[in-house]
Amino acid sequence: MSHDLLVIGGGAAGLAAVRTAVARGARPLLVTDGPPGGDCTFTGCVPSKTLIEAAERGEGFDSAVRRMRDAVARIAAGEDEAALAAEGVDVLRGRAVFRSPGEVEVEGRVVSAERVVIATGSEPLIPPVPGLDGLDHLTNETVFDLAEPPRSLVVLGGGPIGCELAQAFARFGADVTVVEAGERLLSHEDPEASRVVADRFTAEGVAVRTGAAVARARPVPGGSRLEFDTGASVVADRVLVAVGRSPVTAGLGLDAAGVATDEHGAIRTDPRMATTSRRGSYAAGDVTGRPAFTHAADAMGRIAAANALRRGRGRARFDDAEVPRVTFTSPEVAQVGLTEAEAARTHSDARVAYLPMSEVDRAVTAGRTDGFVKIIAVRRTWTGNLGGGRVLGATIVGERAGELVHEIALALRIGMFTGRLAQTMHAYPTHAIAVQQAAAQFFGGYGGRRARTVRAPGDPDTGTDR
Ligand SMILES: Cc1cc2nc3c(=O)[nH]c(=O)nc-3n(C[C@H](O)[C@H](O)[C@H](O)COP(=O)(O)OP(=O)(O)OC[C@H]3O[C@@H](n4cnc5c(N)ncnc54)[C@H](O)[C@@H]3O)c2cc1C
Ligand SMILES: NC(=O)c1ccc[n+]([C@@H]2O[C@H](COP(=O)([O-])OP(=O)(O)OC[C@H]3O[C@@H](n4cnc5c(N)ncnc54)[C@H](O)[C@@H]3O)[C@@H](O)[C@H]2O)c1
Repeated sequence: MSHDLLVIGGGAAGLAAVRTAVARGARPLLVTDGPPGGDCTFTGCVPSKTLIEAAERGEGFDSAVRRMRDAVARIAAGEDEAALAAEGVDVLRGRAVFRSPGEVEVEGRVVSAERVVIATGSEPLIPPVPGLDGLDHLTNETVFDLAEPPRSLVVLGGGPIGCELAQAFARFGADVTVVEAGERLLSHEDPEASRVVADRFTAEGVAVRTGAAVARARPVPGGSRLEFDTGASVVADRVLVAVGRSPVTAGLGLDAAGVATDEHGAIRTDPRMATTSRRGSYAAGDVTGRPAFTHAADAMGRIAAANALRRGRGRARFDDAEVPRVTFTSPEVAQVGLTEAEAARTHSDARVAYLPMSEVDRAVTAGRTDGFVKIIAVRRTWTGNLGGGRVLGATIVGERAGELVHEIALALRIGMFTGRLAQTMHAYPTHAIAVQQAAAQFFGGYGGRRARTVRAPGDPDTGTDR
């Protein structure tokens, strides 16, 4: 049977691409060498969020693992080959290798493809630390297979994967140390967000070593030792490597396909998700080096398929700036649009409203007051700060921050003024009312706080917000 669209990779991006094709009346073929669902379902979001939630509730590891396997199985069943066949998607299991721009070989069988979406995802990056290869280290591909929590665990990397799993394993009783090369945990986030998470880690007994360069790794009886360039070292039963991701492009035959990659091996794409090198070839998801999140992969997959199937030039575009992100530590760290530091660089007259969770009644009643809301807004060219200024972004740290941030995502998308947020009645006492209270600071103040001009880290505090 001939197909209108060939999609390589059955993760979030590939699934979104084939489903979009079907919705448009096209016949897609999905080629994937792993089970449909990819990283998110089997070795990423689903198992990690199930473990995190179980650990937060104080469940034991055995019961958490049972719950995790059940969650993975239930979600996988909605996207497996049988489910996809029922939706009108043909699936071919096997590894795809391009032979020429219009030809892909899958386990000896050649498939012709005028229009292709490459969605081969990413894999864990293993840093070039001498001796690390000789350790039986864990990554996201193996950590969810553990039958019991290690007694002690060193997590290499204090990004989202490292922070989420460090806290979960500590709550399951492991003695956890996070080793981060940079100056702070969650280095992409607002520095105060990093401080709040580091303080909570310390309070929960998770050791945090920042600015730590591992010079060497060695096996020791019963575990592993990481030696720092300072001469200090840390020993643990297991080491979890979580220092970032590499796009999966090696062995795919991209040269034969005429598709170009950047210096990190990611496929170069324009905002329409077209590869910048080969007409008819699109890419989506982690393999593009764009924001590595399931919702972003899903959006990219939909856009790539829609544009690939259009006659002429497709118009749908992906905007990296609109991608919200949530790190599911407790407290959660949520971000959309610009951080204060980014706004200080690009819009020096922008203002920021800051509200600590200790002034939000629901956080007080819940007894969890660490965190804050920051909303950033900028004046309009002609109307200035009338209406409170246009929303540029927000950082929210706290319980349920990952839910609250979507109100700001919507505000950003439609170019909303902060006045609309402040005027929208929010039910009391919710966590979400924090957004309304913070937005009110753009109008002469609220609860004694006023929005102030944004500052880059290190800028003097002008003290205008109190
Ligand atoms: C521990 C962890 C937790 C995470 N938590 C979150 C979270 O909470 N929220 C969030 O939004 N994101 C999270 N992410 C990120 C998210 O999982 C990824 O961004 C997302 O899964 C990327 O989807 P993808 O389709 O691009 O790639 P993948 O899911 O990696 O899918 C790629 C697919 O391509 C197939 N493939 C590769 N090469 C070939 C080939 N040559 N031929 C055929 N098939 C091939 C593979 O088998 C795979 O199935 C997490 C990631 C990790 C590791
Ligand atoms: N909740 C979520 O949405 C979620 C959760 C997990 C992962 N993800 C996605 O997966 C991506 C990858 O996550 P990640 O945490 O692996 O990567 P990351 O790149 O976000 O963070 C890796 C951290 O490791 C540090 N590092 C690098 N080399 C090091 C070394 N040799 N020693 C010590 N530290 C070192 C970096 O400074 C950085 O802080 C994320 O950026 C995100 O897009 C999302």
